[in-house]
Amino acid sequence: MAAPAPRARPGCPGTLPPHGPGVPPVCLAAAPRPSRCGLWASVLASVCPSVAPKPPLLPSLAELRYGSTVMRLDFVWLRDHCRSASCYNAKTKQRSLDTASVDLGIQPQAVRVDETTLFLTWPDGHVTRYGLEWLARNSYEGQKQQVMHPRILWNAEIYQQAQVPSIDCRSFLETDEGLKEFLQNFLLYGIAFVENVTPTKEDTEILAKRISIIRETIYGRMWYFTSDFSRGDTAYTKLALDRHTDTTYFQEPCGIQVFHCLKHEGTGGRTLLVDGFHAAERVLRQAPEHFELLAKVPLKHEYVENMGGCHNHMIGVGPVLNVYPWNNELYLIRYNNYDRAVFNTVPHDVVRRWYRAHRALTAELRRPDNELWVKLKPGKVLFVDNWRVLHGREAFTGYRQLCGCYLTRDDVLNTARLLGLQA
Ligand SMILES: C[N+](C)(C)CCCC[C@H](N)C(=O)O
Ligand SMILES: O=C(O)CCC(=O)C(=O)O
Ligand SMILES: [Fe+2]
Repeated sequence: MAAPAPRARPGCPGTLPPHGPGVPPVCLAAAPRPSRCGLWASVLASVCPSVAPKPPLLPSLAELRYGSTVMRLDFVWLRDHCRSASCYNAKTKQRSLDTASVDLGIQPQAVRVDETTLFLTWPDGHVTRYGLEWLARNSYEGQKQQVMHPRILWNAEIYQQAQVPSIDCRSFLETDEGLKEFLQNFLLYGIAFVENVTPTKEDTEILAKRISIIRETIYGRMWYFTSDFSRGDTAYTKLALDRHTDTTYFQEPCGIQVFHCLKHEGTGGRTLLVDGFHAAERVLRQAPEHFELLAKVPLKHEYVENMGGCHNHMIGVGPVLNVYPWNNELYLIRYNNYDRAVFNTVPHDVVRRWYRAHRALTAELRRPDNELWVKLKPGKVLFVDNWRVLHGREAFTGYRQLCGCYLTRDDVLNTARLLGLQA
């Protein structure tokens, strides 16, 4: 996944003199025109010789350096990203240009660059100006250097040392500052607490609605459970549950899980939390081939329930580790050994390698120093990023009542962005 090394292009036609500090030339690069393999022709050439590109005919991109970023900007991409009033609505950030009407062989008639801006004049006379800073941030090369979601990966010690405060319920409900602080903690660590909440299902629902839309599932909207075996799942028992993420058997696992323990008269029942991304990053550092396999091999998870009036059959497909391909950044871990279905998505020679990789990840997830144990108490509500942090529980005795819900992830992130956070 390494970036093509920026190469100097001596004598490149159309090269302009350097502009300002750190803004050397733009040039029309003599790269192959789109072929059957499109933009990937030159990449594919090394693996599929039958589609090796013909020698370059006409330049199809501009090469631009801004600061330390060398960008290769395809002309169709540049035309498509014209931010002029006739092509783009800056208010709604919606495109008005019809991309399908852009000639795929388009080239600018004139190119000019000053210290801050690139100007292109297209064959029909339309002029597009691009802020160089905007290009550096929005180009592929720029994106590769950024993370989408800033996070602090943790083990038990890192989390405890950080002394992340719980947010008071009133401040969470009544002030933007309280809500923002809560969301910032949640985005950075994948878990966050609200305290001094009235221990009822109704009050828990009010908290949930403050940051998102409740995701109704087969378990209901607000769920509420004791160890009464009312459903097919082991959650409805007193047994210990090993670390896992929930709803792995949905095509899109639930984004956030809210837990509120309303009552517990008995022993045990502590909650286990493990940062799945921290564990996965350690696998990446120790054995990148394991990480890659876990990110590539799709798996099925399944939930079959036939109990009382509940009849459900859910299947979700996806790899254990989900990463953005351009920067390898993790965004979702799907890990539930209880609900993992028959493994039949890869041939036998990959199967053993996958088990080794899965074992390496499991070993990391099970390291005692990665385990954060908390006892949920009435009044303290826990929000867990179910795309990142695994949860489990210790076996317990006595009467224990838990309520909570799932939240739609897009809407949590929406709230965070509206408060000015990067999410
Ligand atoms: C939270 N609530 C009790 C409603 C559901 C529990 C679902 C548990 C299931 N094994 C899973 O991991 O998805
Ligand atoms: O009982 C608990 O503390 C958690 C059970 C569980 O994993 C769940 O409800 O998703
Ligand atoms: Fe769970």
